[in-house]
Amino acid sequence: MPAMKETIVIATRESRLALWQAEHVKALLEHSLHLNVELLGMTTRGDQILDRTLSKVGGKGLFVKELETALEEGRAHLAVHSLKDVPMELPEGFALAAILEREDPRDALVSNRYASLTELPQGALVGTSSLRRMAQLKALRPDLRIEPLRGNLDTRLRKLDEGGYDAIVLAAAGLKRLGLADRIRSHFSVEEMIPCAGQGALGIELRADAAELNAQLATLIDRPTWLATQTERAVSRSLGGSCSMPLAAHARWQGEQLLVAVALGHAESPERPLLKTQLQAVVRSDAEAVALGEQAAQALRDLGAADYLPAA
Ligand SMILES: NCc1[nH]cc(CCC(=O)O)c1CC(=O)O
Repeated sequence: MPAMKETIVIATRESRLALWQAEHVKALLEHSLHLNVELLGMTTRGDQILDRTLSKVGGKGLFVKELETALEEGRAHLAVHSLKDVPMELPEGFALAAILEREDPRDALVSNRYASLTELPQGALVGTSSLRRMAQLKALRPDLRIEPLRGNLDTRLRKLDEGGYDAIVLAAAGLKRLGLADRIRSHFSVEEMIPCAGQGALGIELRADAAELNAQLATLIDRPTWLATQTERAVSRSLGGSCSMPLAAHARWQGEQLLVAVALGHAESPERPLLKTQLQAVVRSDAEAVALGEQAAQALRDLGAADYLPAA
């Protein structure tokens, strides 16, 4: 008789997107690694606080902390996250075991009236709570009025449909995962609206001491996505790494070179010009990926980033 296989428990938030992502990883672990997998749904502080801009209430870490507590207490073995919601420095004792192949990293315009950014009339009202999207929208179209928009994807779409906004901006990946791609009226190119670090990628977190599971999950790593997101996350980490910053960092492959595009807006003074630049280098290792990210952060500092960053 074969020994009873241990069941691997995945802790997940209970939004439709989080559940889709957890189910996706569950299926992958069942099919590729032949594991038994169950989901443990949890409500996080980030899900409860819907009335304030996230950056004002402690940042994206709010979405992952409760899941990490479940890992710590042994109630779950893995947590699945949108990589962009994972803080740049994981707390002591946790690790990212795998990063999966990236979905579409772009931002998307959703509107019931207008097909693209250029079609939006003068002074149109656009909904987003992301400081990164606000800063880049303001740079593209200084006339737009930008209003906060929070909540999970369905809530944001409902607020648009109720007539609260002329258009909203969301990550294409989330819409596609939920079968809502038909709501996308146009995609921003990654040059005009640089995505945030990790956008479109899924990360699987575990306890750093779970060596066997870590080794199994390592086989699922998508190497091109892993290296690109190492670069992106190094930019963010190097500049202080919090989501209270309007920081964009996106790396994409051009042959064996990674091209990293970065932008930084001023959180308090949106009229200050967006700092924006790009760099590229051959990247073959984690160390080279991180070095490229740090160079991109330095390039932003050379453009005056210190003035834009919150005082230490
Ligand atoms: N901040 C919330 C969040 N976290 C991940 C996604 C979308 C999926 C992804 O980028 O992987 C979204 C929604 C959005 O930004 O529109």
